[in-house]
Amino acid sequence: MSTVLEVEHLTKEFQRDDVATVALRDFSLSIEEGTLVTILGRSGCGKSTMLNLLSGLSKPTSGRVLHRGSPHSGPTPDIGYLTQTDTLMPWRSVQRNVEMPMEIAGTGKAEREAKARELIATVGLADFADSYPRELSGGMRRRASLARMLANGAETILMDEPFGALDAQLRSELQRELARLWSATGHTIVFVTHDIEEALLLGDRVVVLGPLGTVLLDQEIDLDRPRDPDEAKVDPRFVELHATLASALKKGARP
Ligand SMILES: Nc1ncnc2c1ncn2[C@@H]1O[C@H](COP(=O)(O)OP(=O)(O)OP(=O)(O)O)[C@@H](O)[C@H]1O
Repeated sequence: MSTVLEVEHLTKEFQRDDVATVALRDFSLSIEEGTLVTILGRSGCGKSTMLNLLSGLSKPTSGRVLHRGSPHSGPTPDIGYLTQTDTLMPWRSVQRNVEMPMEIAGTGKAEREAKARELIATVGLADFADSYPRELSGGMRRRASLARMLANGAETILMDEPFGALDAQLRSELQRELARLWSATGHTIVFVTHDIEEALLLGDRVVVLGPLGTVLLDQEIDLDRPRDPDEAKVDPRFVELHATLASALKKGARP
């Protein structure tokens, strides 16, 4: 298995009015091709900072990120990034928003219209393809953003708590859909969450982060797929892994 992203001794410091805030300190991680890695950590431990660095959007204070063996020189279309903030174009319908990455890539009209329709149906928005972002609920906008990110065709995908604001039912549907897409495409996914159950239902590896991005635990998840939330929760191995992750998170919270 080859390494897609190699993070070497990353430190990120933010400077504001002569005050320096360290968000990540000496953080290292390897992401192997085709894996679905969930990064689990409490609020403020540096997860978004880490994804910004992995995407190439932000530059480290020290250390480096290698993407397929070469140092990152900035954002690349090979890496899709679903950030926490909504970046849909308000003047474009859902259909035209999802077509946008394909337009930029020069994909023909008929092909991009069909592909966008398919992706919109995948995220359950088929009836809202002609709606504008302002006409959608927050959860629907998240789903449209997800479809647009998938339209990019990137083989490496970074996701920052993408389902956090959704109701439990929808969240569970999209988790299942994402796991299915991942199995079908062999993409590499780095998925950030603060929810232990979500980390376990999705990941084949969970990396638990503590303050300043300290790796508290790097755990392989040997649960069968597909993982149905109701069945998984009564599986003794799921319960055991849940306790292991919860204990690692708690350890990280101690001063
Ligand atoms: N632009 C910035 N300027 C100053 N400090 C920042 C900046 N971005 C992040 N930080 C600080 O860095 C630390 C890590 O923030 P980050 O957003 O990466 O955490 P997180 O784990 O993603 O949190 P959450 O789960 O709440 O999104 C926090 O202390 C935050 O206040």
